[in-house]
Amino acid sequence: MSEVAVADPRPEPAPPAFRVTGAVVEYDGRPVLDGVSFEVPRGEVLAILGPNGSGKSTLSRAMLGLVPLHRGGVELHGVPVRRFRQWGRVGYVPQRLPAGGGVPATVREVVASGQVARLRRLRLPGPADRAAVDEALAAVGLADRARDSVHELSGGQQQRVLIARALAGRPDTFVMDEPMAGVDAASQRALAGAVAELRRRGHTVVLVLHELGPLRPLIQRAVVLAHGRIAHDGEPPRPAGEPARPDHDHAPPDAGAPLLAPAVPGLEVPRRD
Ligand SMILES: Nc1ncnc2c1ncn2[C@@H]1O[C@H](COP(=O)(O)OP(=O)(O)OP(=O)(O)O)[C@@H](O)[C@H]1O
Repeated sequence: MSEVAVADPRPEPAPPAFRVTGAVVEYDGRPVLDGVSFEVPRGEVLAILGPNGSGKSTLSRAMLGLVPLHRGGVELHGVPVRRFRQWGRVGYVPQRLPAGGGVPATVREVVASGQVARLRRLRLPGPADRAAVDEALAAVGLADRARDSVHELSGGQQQRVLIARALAGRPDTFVMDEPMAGVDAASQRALAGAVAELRRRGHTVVLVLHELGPLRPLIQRAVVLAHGRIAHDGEPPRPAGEPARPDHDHAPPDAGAPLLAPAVPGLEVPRRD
Protein backbone atom coordinates (compact mmCIF):
# COMPACT_ATOMS: atom_id res chain seq x y z
CA MET A 1 0.00 0.00 0.00
CA SER A 2 1.39 3.38 -0.92
CA GLU A 3 1.79 5.93 1.81
CA VAL A 4 -0.50 8.92 1.73
CA ALA A 5 1.05 12.25 2.64
CA VAL A 6 -0.82 13.63 5.66
CA ALA A 7 -0.71 17.33 6.36
CA ASP A 8 1.04 18.10 9.64
CA PRO A 9 -1.76 19.35 11.93
CA ARG A 10 0.64 21.40 14.05
CA PRO A 11 0.51 25.10 13.16
CA GLU A 12 3.69 26.72 11.85
CA PRO A 13 5.53 28.38 14.72
CA ALA A 14 5.09 32.16 14.61
CA PRO A 15 8.12 33.92 13.12
CA PRO A 16 10.22 35.96 15.54
CA ALA A 17 9.14 39.54 16.13
CA PHE A 18 12.55 40.66 14.81
CA ARG A 19 15.18 38.87 12.78
CA VAL A 20 18.36 40.88 12.18
CA THR A 21 20.85 39.25 9.83
CA GLY A 22 24.38 40.55 9.24
CA ALA A 23 23.27 44.18 9.66
CA VAL A 24 25.87 46.76 8.60
CA VAL A 25 25.24 50.51 8.90
CA GLU A 26 27.91 53.02 7.89
CA TYR A 27 28.13 56.77 8.43
CA ASP A 28 30.71 58.53 6.24
CA GLY A 29 32.21 55.17 5.31
CA ARG A 30 32.66 54.22 8.99
CA PRO A 31 30.72 51.16 10.18
CA VAL A 32 28.64 51.91 13.30
CA LEU A 33 26.90 48.53 13.06
CA ASP A 34 29.27 45.87 11.87
CA GLY A 35 27.59 42.57 11.08
CA VAL A 36 24.93 42.32 13.82
CA SER A 37 22.73 39.18 13.82
CA PHE A 38 20.14 38.16 16.39
CA GLU A 39 16.45 37.30 16.71
CA VAL A 40 13.84 38.47 19.18
CA PRO A 41 11.17 35.81 19.68
CA ARG A 42 7.62 37.00 20.14
CA GLY A 43 6.86 37.82 23.75
CA GLU A 44 10.46 38.48 24.79
CA VAL A 45 11.56 41.53 26.79
CA LEU A 46 15.06 42.27 25.55
CA ALA A 47 17.53 45.02 26.44
CA ILE A 48 20.11 46.43 24.04
CA LEU A 49 22.99 47.64 26.20
CA GLY A 50 26.44 49.10 25.54
CA PRO A 51 28.60 52.17 26.08
CA ASN A 52 27.97 55.55 24.45
CA GLY A 53 28.43 55.41 20.71
CA SER A 54 28.38 51.60 20.55
CA GLY A 55 25.46 51.70 18.09
CA LYS A 56 22.42 50.98 20.30
CA SER A 57 20.14 53.68 18.91
CA THR A 58 21.26 52.97 15.37
CA LEU A 59 20.41 49.30 15.83
CA SER A 60 16.97 50.01 17.32
CA ARG A 61 16.16 52.39 14.47
CA ALA A 62 17.47 49.97 11.86
CA MET A 63 15.17 47.30 13.34
CA LEU A 64 12.23 49.52 12.28
CA GLY A 65 13.64 50.46 8.87
CA LEU A 66 14.33 54.03 10.06
CA VAL A 67 18.02 53.70 9.18
CA PRO A 68 19.04 52.10 5.88
CA LEU A 69 21.34 49.08 6.01
CA HIS A 70 24.45 48.92 3.86
CA ARG A 71 24.38 45.15 4.10
CA GLY A 72 22.27 42.51 5.78
CA GLY A 73 18.56 42.44 6.48
CA VAL A 74 15.80 42.99 9.03
CA GLU A 75 12.50 41.13 9.21
CA LEU A 76 9.52 42.10 11.36
CA HIS A 77 7.15 39.26 12.12
CA GLY A 78 8.61 37.31 9.20
CA VAL A 79 8.35 40.13 6.64
CA PRO A 80 11.34 42.11 5.29
CA VAL A 81 11.07 45.56 6.87
CA ARG A 82 10.73 47.32 3.51
CA ARG A 83 7.62 45.27 2.70
CA PHE A 84 6.20 45.32 6.25
CA ARG A 85 2.83 47.11 6.37
CA GLN A 86 1.34 46.18 9.76
CA TRP A 87 2.67 49.26 11.51
CA GLY A 88 -0.35 49.24 13.83
CA ARG A 89 1.36 46.27 15.52
CA VAL A 90 4.44 48.32 16.35
CA GLY A 91 4.90 51.01 18.99
CA TYR A 92 8.07 53.09 18.82
CA VAL A 93 9.15 55.28 21.72
CA PRO A 94 11.85 57.72 20.59
CA GLN A 95 14.36 59.23 22.98
CA ARG A 96 12.63 62.58 23.26
CA LEU A 97 9.35 64.29 22.39
CA PRO A 98 9.86 66.11 19.09
CA ALA A 99 9.91 69.89 19.65
CA GLY A 100 6.64 70.30 17.71
CA GLY A 101 7.54 73.69 16.22
CA GLY A 102 5.71 75.54 18.99
CA VAL A 103 2.34 74.00 18.09
CA PRO A 104 0.39 73.58 21.34
CA ALA A 105 -0.73 70.03 21.95
CA THR A 106 -2.41 68.52 24.96
CA VAL A 107 -1.24 65.31 26.54
CA ARG A 108 -4.40 63.63 25.25
CA GLU A 109 -3.80 64.82 21.67
CA VAL A 110 -0.24 63.50 21.63
CA VAL A 111 -1.34 60.15 23.05
CA ALA A 112 -4.21 59.89 20.54
CA SER A 113 -1.74 60.50 17.70
CA GLY A 114 -0.40 57.02 18.48
CA GLN A 115 -3.56 55.58 16.92
CA VAL A 116 -2.90 56.96 13.46
CA ALA A 117 -1.57 53.65 12.14
CA ARG A 118 -4.65 51.86 13.51
CA LEU A 119 -7.38 54.24 12.37
CA ARG A 120 -8.39 53.84 8.78
CA ARG A 121 -8.50 56.92 6.66
CA LEU A 122 -11.56 59.15 7.16
CA ARG A 123 -12.75 57.17 10.15
CA LEU A 124 -13.16 59.32 13.23
CA PRO A 125 -12.04 57.89 16.55
CA GLY A 126 -14.86 55.98 18.24
CA PRO A 127 -15.53 55.14 21.91
CA ALA A 128 -13.14 52.17 21.80
CA ASP A 129 -10.35 54.42 20.51
CA ARG A 130 -11.04 56.98 23.22
CA ALA A 131 -11.07 54.21 25.83
CA ALA A 132 -7.68 53.02 24.57
CA VAL A 133 -6.29 56.54 25.06
CA ASP A 134 -7.75 56.69 28.60
CA GLU A 135 -6.26 53.28 29.37
CA ALA A 136 -2.84 54.29 28.04
CA LEU A 137 -2.86 57.49 30.11
CA ALA A 138 -3.83 55.55 33.24
CA ALA A 139 -1.11 52.95 32.57
CA VAL A 140 1.59 55.63 32.84
CA GLY A 141 -0.11 57.51 35.70
CA LEU A 142 -1.04 60.62 33.71
CA ALA A 143 -4.85 60.36 33.59
CA ASP A 144 -5.19 63.62 35.50
CA ARG A 145 -2.91 65.52 33.11
CA ALA A 146 -4.82 64.74 29.90
CA ARG A 147 -5.89 68.34 29.23
CA ASP A 148 -2.52 69.93 30.03
CA SER A 149 -0.09 71.07 27.36
CA VAL A 150 2.72 68.54 26.95
CA HIS A 151 5.19 71.40 27.07
CA GLU A 152 4.22 72.08 30.71
CA LEU A 153 5.32 68.62 31.79
CA SER A 154 8.69 67.58 33.14
CA GLY A 155 11.06 65.58 30.93
CA GLY A 156 10.11 62.38 32.75
CA GLN A 157 6.41 63.04 32.33
CA GLN A 158 6.93 63.77 28.63
CA GLN A 159 8.67 60.42 28.37
CA ARG A 160 5.59 58.81 29.92
CA VAL A 161 3.44 60.60 27.31
CA LEU A 162 5.55 58.99 24.58
CA ILE A 163 5.04 55.56 26.12
CA ALA A 164 1.29 56.20 26.40
CA ARG A 165 1.27 57.26 22.74
CA ALA A 166 2.83 53.92 21.80
CA LEU A 167 0.34 52.03 24.03
CA ALA A 168 -2.68 53.86 22.58
CA GLY A 169 -2.43 52.07 19.24
CA ARG A 170 -2.59 48.73 21.12
CA PRO A 171 0.47 47.28 19.38
CA ASP A 172 2.03 43.96 20.37
CA THR A 173 5.62 44.91 19.54
CA PHE A 174 7.51 47.79 21.16
CA VAL A 175 10.87 49.44 20.59
CA MET A 176 11.82 52.00 23.27
CA ASP A 177 14.98 54.08 22.93
CA GLU A 178 16.39 54.93 26.37
CA PRO A 179 13.02 55.50 28.05
CA MET A 180 14.72 55.92 31.45
CA ALA A 181 17.35 58.49 30.46
CA GLY A 182 17.08 61.67 32.55
CA VAL A 183 13.76 60.60 34.05
CA ASP A 184 12.68 61.30 37.65
CA ALA A 185 12.13 58.43 40.09
CA ALA A 186 8.31 58.58 39.94
CA SER A 187 8.38 58.39 36.15
CA GLN A 188 10.90 55.54 36.29
CA ARG A 189 8.50 53.59 38.49
CA ALA A 190 5.62 54.38 36.13
CA LEU A 191 7.62 53.24 33.11
CA ALA A 192 8.73 50.05 34.85
CA GLY A 193 5.09 49.35 35.77
CA ALA A 194 3.99 49.83 32.17
CA VAL A 195 6.73 47.51 30.87
CA ALA A 196 5.80 44.91 33.51
CA GLU A 197 2.23 44.97 32.24
CA LEU A 198 3.37 44.60 28.63
CA ARG A 199 5.47 41.61 29.62
CA ARG A 200 2.57 40.07 31.54
CA ARG A 201 0.47 40.38 28.41
CA GLY A 202 3.06 38.52 26.37
CA HIS A 203 4.05 41.49 24.19
CA THR A 204 7.48 41.86 22.63
CA VAL A 205 9.53 44.73 24.08
CA VAL A 206 12.97 45.86 22.90
CA LEU A 207 14.51 48.48 25.19
CA VAL A 208 17.67 50.47 24.48
CA LEU A 209 19.17 51.16 27.90
CA HIS A 210 22.31 52.66 29.39
CA GLU A 211 21.82 50.51 32.45
CA LEU A 212 19.16 48.05 33.54
CA GLY A 213 18.16 49.98 36.69
CA PRO A 214 14.56 49.41 37.83
CA LEU A 215 13.83 47.42 34.68
CA ARG A 216 16.33 44.71 35.65
CA PRO A 217 13.75 42.19 37.00
CA LEU A 218 11.75 42.48 33.77
CA ILE A 219 14.58 41.92 31.28
CA GLN A 220 14.76 38.35 30.00
CA ARG A 221 17.78 38.75 27.75
CA ALA A 222 20.41 41.35 26.95
CA VAL A 223 22.30 42.06 23.75
CA VAL A 224 25.40 44.08 24.61
CA LEU A 225 27.03 46.08 21.81
CA ALA A 226 30.65 47.22 21.64
CA HIS A 227 31.96 49.13 18.63
CA GLY A 228 28.94 48.12 16.56
CA ARG A 229 29.28 44.39 17.24
CA ILE A 230 27.53 42.03 19.65
CA ALA A 231 29.83 41.48 22.62
CA HIS A 232 27.30 39.48 24.67
CA ASP A 233 23.92 37.91 23.96
CA GLY A 234 22.19 36.16 26.82
CA GLU A 235 21.45 36.61 30.48
CA PRO A 236 21.33 40.26 31.56
CA PRO A 237 24.63 41.24 33.17
CA ARG A 238 24.44 41.29 36.97
CA PRO A 239 25.89 44.01 39.16
CA ALA A 240 29.27 43.00 40.65
CA GLY A 241 28.79 40.75 43.68
CA GLU A 242 25.20 39.72 43.00
CA PRO A 243 24.79 35.92 42.96
CA ALA A 244 23.21 34.14 40.00
CA ARG A 245 19.51 33.59 40.50
CA PRO A 246 17.16 30.98 39.16
CA ASP A 247 15.00 31.77 36.16
CA HIS A 248 12.81 34.69 37.17
CA ASP A 249 9.88 34.18 34.90
CA HIS A 250 6.63 35.32 36.43
CA ALA A 251 2.99 34.60 35.71
CA PRO A 252 2.09 33.53 32.18
CA PRO A 253 0.95 36.22 29.76
CA ASP A 254 -2.68 37.21 29.97
CA ALA A 255 -3.70 39.07 26.83
CA GLY A 256 -7.18 39.87 28.10
CA ALA A 257 -6.41 41.72 31.29
CA PRO A 258 -6.97 45.47 31.50
CA LEU A 259 -3.90 47.67 31.15
CA LEU A 260 -4.84 49.82 34.08
CA ALA A 261 -3.91 51.10 37.47
CA PRO A 262 -2.24 47.93 38.85
CA ALA A 263 0.55 48.65 36.35
CA VAL A 264 1.54 51.61 38.49
CA PRO A 265 1.08 50.60 42.12
CA GLY A 266 1.13 53.45 44.55
CA LEU A 267 2.41 55.94 42.03
CA GLU A 268 2.36 59.57 43.08
CA VAL A 269 2.13 61.94 40.16
CA PRO A 270 3.69 65.34 40.87
CA ARG A 271 1.00 68.02 40.72
CA ARG A 272 1.34 71.29 38.89
CA ASP A 273 -0.39 73.95 40.97
N1 LIG B 1 23.27 60.53 11.65
C1 LIG B 1 24.53 60.23 11.96
N2 LIG B 1 25.57 60.66 11.21
C2 LIG B 1 26.84 60.36 11.52
N3 LIG B 1 27.20 59.60 12.57
C3 LIG B 1 26.23 59.14 13.37
C4 LIG B 1 24.84 59.41 13.11
N4 LIG B 1 24.08 58.80 14.06
C5 LIG B 1 24.96 58.19 14.87
N5 LIG B 1 26.22 58.38 14.47
C6 LIG B 1 27.43 57.83 15.10
O1 LIG B 1 27.27 56.44 15.13
C7 LIG B 1 27.80 55.91 16.34
C8 LIG B 1 26.72 55.12 17.07
O2 LIG B 1 25.70 56.02 17.50
P1 LIG B 1 24.42 55.53 18.30
O3 LIG B 1 23.63 56.75 18.65
O4 LIG B 1 23.77 54.45 17.56
O5 LIG B 1 25.11 54.93 19.60
P2 LIG B 1 24.48 54.68 21.02
O6 LIG B 1 25.12 53.43 21.53
O7 LIG B 1 22.99 54.72 20.96
O8 LIG B 1 25.05 55.92 21.81
P3 LIG B 1 24.39 56.75 23.03
O9 LIG B 1 24.32 55.80 24.17
O10 LIG B 1 25.37 57.86 23.24
O11 LIG B 1 23.04 57.23 22.57
C9 LIG B 1 28.33 57.09 17.15
O12 LIG B 1 29.72 57.20 16.92
C10 LIG B 1 27.59 58.26 16.55
O13 LIG B 1 28.38 59.43 16.65
